[in-house]
Amino acid sequence: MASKVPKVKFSNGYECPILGIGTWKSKPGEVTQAVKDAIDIGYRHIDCAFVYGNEKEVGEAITQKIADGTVKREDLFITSKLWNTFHRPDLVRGALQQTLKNLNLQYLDLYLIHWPQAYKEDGELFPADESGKILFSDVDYVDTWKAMEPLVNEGLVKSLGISNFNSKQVKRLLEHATVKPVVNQVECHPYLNQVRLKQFCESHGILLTAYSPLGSPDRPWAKPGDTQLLDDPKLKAIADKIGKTVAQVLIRYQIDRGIIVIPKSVNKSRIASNFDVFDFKLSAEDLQLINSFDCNGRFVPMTASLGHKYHPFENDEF
Ligand SMILES: NC(=O)C1=CN([C@@H]2O[C@H](COP(=O)(O)OP(=O)(O)OC[C@H]3O[C@@H](n4cnc5c(N)ncnc54)[C@H](OP(=O)(O)O)[C@@H]3O)[C@@H](O)[C@H]2O)C=CC1
Ligand SMILES: CC(=O)C(C)=O
Repeated sequence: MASKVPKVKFSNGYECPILGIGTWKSKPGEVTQAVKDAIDIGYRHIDCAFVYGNEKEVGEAITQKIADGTVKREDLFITSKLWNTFHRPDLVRGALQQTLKNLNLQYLDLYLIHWPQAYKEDGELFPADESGKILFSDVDYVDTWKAMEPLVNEGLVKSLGISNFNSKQVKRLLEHATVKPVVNQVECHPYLNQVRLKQFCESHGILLTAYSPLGSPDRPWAKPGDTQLLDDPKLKAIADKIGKTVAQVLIRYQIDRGIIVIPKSVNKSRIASNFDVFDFKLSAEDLQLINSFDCNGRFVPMTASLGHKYHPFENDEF
């Protein structure tokens, strides 16, 4: 079934729907229905990750919507991510194979290194010492990438990408990569608009995907009283002026900048309203105004990895 979502083209020629659905924090008991609803509504791009612990249930939705004839596999764009405990080159293939098995797929459209920093490879997804401090591994993400490259030729993944890489890490990876990354998936919204990283990545043929585009209000470490992007009165004023919701403005903000965007929801009416963004565009003035809200405001700072030599947000400007 055709979908009205526009696609962007990667540097390797593959195309990707500019709007997808996120699945972090979508509970196993609710994500199957959410993904089926999303596909019925018209979503064709699903963002997954091994560490989200729900790939099997996402896979059930995909399998059911292919079986009932709503979509074919080739209509869908499925992303997943290599978790930090599988960076060691000899672990990469097995990690992908587990993800493919979970999702009940023969191939992924896009496989990302989830974070540049590796964790100790001992089976726990968040290996920690007695005091709760995460145990790091010093595997170099370039070596991880080199182990991912053959997966493309073998037809197990169509494209490779990265996530949470800063500009210096992108540059260093490009110096060694034979298969070029097509995407850098990073946190992106008006409080962290990533203007410089976007310009840098695009100059190297890499598109951005915006994660936490609504400010991730259900992030596990949110505290009462924390700033809520969705409640920002300046965004509300823009949304009211054009007769849209703040969430729709936040999603359109990315689409109008050519950034792929993956809002998460498990609620059918919100999944539908987040998709209802193709009958308007933000004006140049509104885009400029929203750009001015940037305050280096990060909702996903990955503090558990602070001190890791490859932590992307500690030492480099962008
Ligand atoms: N690569 C990486 O390291 C990361 C990747 N991601 C990816 O990006 C996706 C999106 O980011 P995420 O952090 O989940 O946060 P989002 O910014 O997408 O926000 C999700 C939250 O917003 C709520 N919501 C969704 N739609 C609306 C709406 N229209 N009005 C009001 N509230 C709404 C959801 O609730 P409800 O479900 O009840 O509707 C949920 O609480 C993730 O799910 C994941 O796939 C995210 C973080 C890191
Ligand atoms: C949500 C996610 O992908 C994280 C925190 O790595």
